[in-house]
Amino acid sequence: MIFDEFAIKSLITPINDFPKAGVVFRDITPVFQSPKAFRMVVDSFVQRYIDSDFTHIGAIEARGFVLASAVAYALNKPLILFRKQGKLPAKVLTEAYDTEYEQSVLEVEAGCLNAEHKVLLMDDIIASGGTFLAAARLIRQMGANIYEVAAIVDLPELNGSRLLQDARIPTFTLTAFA
Ligand SMILES: O=P(O)(O)OC[C@H]1O[C@H](OP(=O)(O)OP(=O)(O)O)[C@H](O)[C@@H]1O
Ligand SMILES: Nc1ncnc2[nH]cnc12
Repeated sequence: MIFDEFAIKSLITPINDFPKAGVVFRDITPVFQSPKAFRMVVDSFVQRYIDSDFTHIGAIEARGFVLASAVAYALNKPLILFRKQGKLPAKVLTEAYDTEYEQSVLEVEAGCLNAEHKVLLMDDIIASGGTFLAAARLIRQMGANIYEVAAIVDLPELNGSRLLQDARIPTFTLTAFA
């Protein structure tokens, strides 16, 4: 399978001033709506990680769930959900964070990971990096390790991938909008 970056980028439409003025929203939804594109994206991650030794896949609500669950299924890995506040019934760990356009709070089940675990963390997009960094803090609170963070799209102008690099978190994306 060859990853057709141009085809995937053409599907990701820019929407100005959503969800608030000044934001150019890169809507990933058409990729999920196209079986061919979604398969190409999922297969690219599966190819990259087929022989990797991480123990878990972490999925970030909501768009990250779609991607990470398909990859976890294909690679037969346990899937850990990082959810917005108030959704998980278990005892949770909590981290507040800022994204490009809002403030939010991420939670994960307390004790679901430990120092023997290595997590591939997945989401659809890296913008300011606030979301991935919050999930990384939750993983580290449990003493677990981060194998890599992975997304379909990087928006390098928003500096998130740079902040992740500065935090020594390996980062991989299939494409970028400069
Ligand atoms: O790098 P950042 O600036 O943190 O932004 C990236 C995050 O923003 C979006 O989530 P959002 O919570 O807006 O929406 P979703 O629940 O639809 O995924 C996106 O899915 C990432 O999780
Ligand atoms: N510009 C953007 N497009 C899509 N998702 C985002 N999440 C944060 N910033 C975003």
